[in-house]
Amino acid sequence: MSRPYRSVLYIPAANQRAMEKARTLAADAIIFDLEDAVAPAEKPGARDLLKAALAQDYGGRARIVRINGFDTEWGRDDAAAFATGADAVLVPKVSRPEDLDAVTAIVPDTPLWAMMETALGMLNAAAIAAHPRLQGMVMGTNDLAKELGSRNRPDRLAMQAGLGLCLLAARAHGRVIVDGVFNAFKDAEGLRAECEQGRDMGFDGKTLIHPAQLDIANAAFAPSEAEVDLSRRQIEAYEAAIAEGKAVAVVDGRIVENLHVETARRTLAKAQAIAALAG
Ligand SMILES: CC(C)(COP(=O)(O)OP(=O)(O)OC[C@H]1O[C@@H](n2cnc3c(N)ncnc32)[C@H](O)[C@@H]1OP(=O)(O)O)[C@@H](O)C(=O)NCCC(=O)NCCSC(=O)C[C@H](O)C(=O)O
Ligand SMILES: [Mg+2]
Repeated sequence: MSRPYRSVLYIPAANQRAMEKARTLAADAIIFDLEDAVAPAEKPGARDLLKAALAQDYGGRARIVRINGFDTEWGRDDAAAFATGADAVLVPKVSRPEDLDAVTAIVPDTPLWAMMETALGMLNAAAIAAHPRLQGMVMGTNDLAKELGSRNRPDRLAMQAGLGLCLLAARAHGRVIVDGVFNAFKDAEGLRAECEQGRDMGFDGKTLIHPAQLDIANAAFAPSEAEVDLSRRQIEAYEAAIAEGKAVAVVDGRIVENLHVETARRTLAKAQAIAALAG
């Protein structure tokens, strides 16, 4: 991963004040939303506001534009308006790779991201992840729950199959993947628990809906000091073992082999990327 995506904040593109505010918020990435967070009457105006916002400096934050679907009256115009000027275009409700082909025809150069939020999208996750223009995937757990008719539980039982399929697909094809939103934006403990669940599953970060959620996601998806320290010690111990002609080291009572060293190096690289973003 060349840049961190611990916290990916949605901002309605009709909300000029929030877009301005985001230039100083501690988000690794921003999704400027033209889709569900913008009322139909506001869609054309939101496009203009977003154009002006993207001319501003967002520092190191990745700027992702979520367009409307091509089955709506706004989708194609959104794609044409943001074919350049953003770091990525996020396509809603991607159910098959052909949904991305349609956008590619209008957005030939900017990387694409896919909202993974339909039942068919879950079943086609591998083919979607393999699309050559795809850079990242975003779980849309609200729409998925709506399609499944499932109930929300703290352990996200109903989401597990879809989350797992999309993670497998993203990792198999080297794509970024971020978890869905936690709707109860005043419930810090609930958010922390869900961030930790997503992190432990392997997600790169979490999509968020309110600035109050940023610190929790940033902390949950960053390597802790203990993890950084352990990674350094694992690398040192493994290099010492190799120098002695051994292939296995032991650190804190656990074996360290070449694969663990790869993970340790990735942890250090992630910590460095986060530090670079902050500095
Ligand atoms: C949820 C909200 C409607 C709450 O808004 P509000 O009541 O105005 O919040 P606050 O008064 O607490 O706001 C405090 C200040 O923070 C700014 N703010 C609020 N939200 C954001 C934001 N997202 N980004 C940047 N800044 C934000 C306010 O402007 C206040 O600033 P100030 O005036 O200076 O004090 C609101 O948070 C909101 O609209 N959130 C985003 C909702 C959204 O984007 N929804 C769509 C994405 S989720 C989705 O679609 C999921 C997916 O597709 C799926 O299927 O799961
Ligand atoms: Mg959705």
